[in-house]
Amino acid sequence: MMAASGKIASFRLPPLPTIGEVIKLYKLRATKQLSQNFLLDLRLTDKIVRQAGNLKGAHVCEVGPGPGGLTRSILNAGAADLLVVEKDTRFIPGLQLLSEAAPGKLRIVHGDILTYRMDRGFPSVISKPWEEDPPNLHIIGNLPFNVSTPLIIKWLEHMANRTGPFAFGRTRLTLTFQKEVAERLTASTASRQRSRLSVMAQYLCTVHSCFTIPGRAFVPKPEVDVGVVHFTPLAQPQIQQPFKLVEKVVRNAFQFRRKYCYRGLELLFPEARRPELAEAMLRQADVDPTLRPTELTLGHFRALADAYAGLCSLDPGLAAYEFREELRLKRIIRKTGSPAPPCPPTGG
Ligand SMILES: C[S@@+](CC[C@H](N)C(=O)[O-])C[C@H]1O[C@@H](n2cnc3c(N)ncnc32)[C@H](O)[C@@H]1O
Repeated sequence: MMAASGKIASFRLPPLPTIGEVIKLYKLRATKQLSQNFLLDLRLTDKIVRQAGNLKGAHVCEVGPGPGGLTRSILNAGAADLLVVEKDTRFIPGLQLLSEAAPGKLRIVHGDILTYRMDRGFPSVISKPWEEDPPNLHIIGNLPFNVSTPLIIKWLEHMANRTGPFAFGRTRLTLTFQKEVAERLTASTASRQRSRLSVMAQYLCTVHSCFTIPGRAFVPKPEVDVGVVHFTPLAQPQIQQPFKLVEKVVRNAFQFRRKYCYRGLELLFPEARRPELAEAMLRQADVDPTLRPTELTLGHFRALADAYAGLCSLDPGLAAYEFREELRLKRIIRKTGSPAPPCPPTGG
C-alpha cells in the first residue's frame, strides 16, 4: 500500500496468539518425517529475515512456513506479497489466521516445494533482465533438513538455466541448512570443507554465510546447529558450460577427495583411452594433475570444464560416458560371461 507521500506505508501485524500458543491451539506436534524444527523466538526470525535485505514492497516465497514464525517476520519487514508453500496440511488453519491479519498480503499454497512451479507463482511484470539488478523477489526459508540439499541443487540448476524462480531474474535466496552443509556451501579453496557443493554453488552465485543458530533455539531441538546462508546469482557465471557438464566434471574431480585430482578426473574417459584423454584435458586446462580436488580453484574448474567440453565436441560419445556404467557392465560380463546387460522388466 502506498502512503500519500509516495512511500510504501510500514505494516505491523496486529496482536496475535504467540507461535507457542498457535502450536498448542492447533495441536501441531512436530513430525520427524518432515524434519520439523520450529523457531518460536521472533527476534531470531527477524534476524534471519534481515539477512535478505530490504523487503519493503517485495514479493517473497517462503519455503515451509510451519506455525508461521518466520512468516510473521517477513510480513512485519514490509513484504507486499508473500507466497508460502507448506506440505503439511495441519499448518494451513494457523496460516489462514495470519492471512486474515495481513489482508491481501499472504497467499497459502498447500504443496511440495520440490515440485512447485515457482515460475507460475508471481506476475511476470516483476522480472528483471539477468544482467541488471536482481528482481524484487526473494526466497526465504527455514528449510526442512531432508529437503535442503536436493532443493539447493535443483535451484542451482534452475539458476544456470534461468528457469523456475530464476525466470524472473537473479532472485536472491536466504536459507537455513545444517551447519555442516552451510560450511560446505561457503567453503573456500583448500579449506577442509571444500566439496562438490562449494564449487557448484560458487560458480553460479555469491554465497555468504550469515550466522549460526544453535540447535537449542529450535523446538524440538535438532542434534545439529544451523547455518543461515544468503545467495545472490552472479550476472556472469564463473563457468560458461552447461550445468550437467560442469556437474559431471566436478563430481569426478571429487571422486577421491584425498588423492591427486587426476585420479578422479581420468574417470571421465573410457578405460581404453583414459591416460591419453585425461592428459590432454589437464594439459589444455593447464592444471597440475597432482593438486588435490580441494585445492582446485574456480578458475581451474572453468579451464577443466572448457577442456572437457572441447574433447566432447571432437568425440560426442564421450559426453554420455559414465565410468560407473562401464564398471557395472564389466561386473555383469564377469558373472554371466555375456556382454548383454539383463533388460529390466517392462511390466505387464
Ligand atoms: C524446519 S520446519 C520450519 C518451520 C517454520 N518455518 C519455522 O521456522 O518455525 C520445516 C517446515 O517445512 C515443511 N516442509 C517439509 N517438507 C516440505 C516440502 N517438501 N515442501 C514444503 N514444505 C515442506 C514442514 O512441514 C515444516 O513446516
